[in-house]
Amino acid sequence: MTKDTLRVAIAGVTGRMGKNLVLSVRESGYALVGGTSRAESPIADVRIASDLSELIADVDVVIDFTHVSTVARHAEIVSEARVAWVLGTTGLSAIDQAAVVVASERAPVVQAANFSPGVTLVERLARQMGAALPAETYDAEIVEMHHRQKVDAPSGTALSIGAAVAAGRGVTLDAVREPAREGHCGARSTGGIGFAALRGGQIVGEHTALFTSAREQIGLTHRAFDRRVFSDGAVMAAAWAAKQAAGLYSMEHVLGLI
Ligand SMILES: NC(=O)C1=CN([C@@H]2O[C@H](COP(=O)(O)OP(=O)(O)OC[C@H]3O[C@@H](n4cnc5c(N)ncnc54)[C@H](OP(=O)(O)O)[C@@H]3O)[C@@H](O)[C@H]2O)C=CC1
Ligand SMILES: O=C(O)C1=N[C@H](C(=O)O)C[C@H](O)C1
Repeated sequence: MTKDTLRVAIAGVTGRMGKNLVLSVRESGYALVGGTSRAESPIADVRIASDLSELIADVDVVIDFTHVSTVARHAEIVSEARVAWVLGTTGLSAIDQAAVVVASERAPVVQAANFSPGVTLVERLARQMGAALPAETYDAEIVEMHHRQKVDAPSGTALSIGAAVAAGRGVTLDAVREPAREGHCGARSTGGIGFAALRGGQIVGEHTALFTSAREQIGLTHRAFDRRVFSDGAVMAAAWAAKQAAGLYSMEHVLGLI
């Protein structure tokens, strides 16, 4: 696939990520065929479609940063057309996630809660720290901070980091996730993994995994300063995905880490 031939659609092109994706796709030299929006909000020189099905015949890859309500429909469209799908939307239900898995049987799908190379590395380190720091001694908590408009909590990245810590400890996150704390909620469990979500202003995205014992604390922090770190990562994933067979892939595959 050469730069001239990779044809890209952006689902959610009017959003915070969508606008950054337009810049990343254009800077990379790939062809931006169009994007989806519920409104007719014009973006300079971008063809707007109200449904992804209107663009799918003309593209090699869909980059999708929208809203959970679109996931099942987009899964059907990319699967039917066997077109590569780079999915960054977070807050998916188990049913949405099952639709993604079904789509990946017919189309290459790269799914990541965070397309920055730095967070991909943080997830690997979190897995190693989970394995190295005994759950009986080190309480794991993930703290995340985002802009005031974010609609899902904890962030997809926080959940991925939590899942990585759990994997390092040989358990699933579902088995050890601490319930949200409010009121007279009781003491934390030993081995539990807790989450705290802060919202305010225009924070792009900050995540810290904290491992705290009675004697010390170790923190692993990532701060995103600019959404281009996500959109450039997603465009890299798009170029990679368009060359793959059907399957469900992560940013670790794209970066050649697995
Ligand atoms: N994986 C990653 O690296 C990252 C993931 N994200 C995730 O990407 C998603 C989008 O984030 P962001 O760009 O900040 O969000 P915005 O709210 O700024 O944009 C959402 C986009 O989705 C479209 N959309 C379609 N259907 C809906 C709907 N029912 N409700 C709301 N919007 C809809 C909107 O278009 P319109 O209103 O014109 O129809 C808009 O273009 C989120 O899930 C976020 O968590 C964000 C950053 C990085
Ligand atoms: O909504 C956002 O902004 C972000 N969402 C992703 C998430 O939920 O982890 C990634 C990033 O932190 C920004």
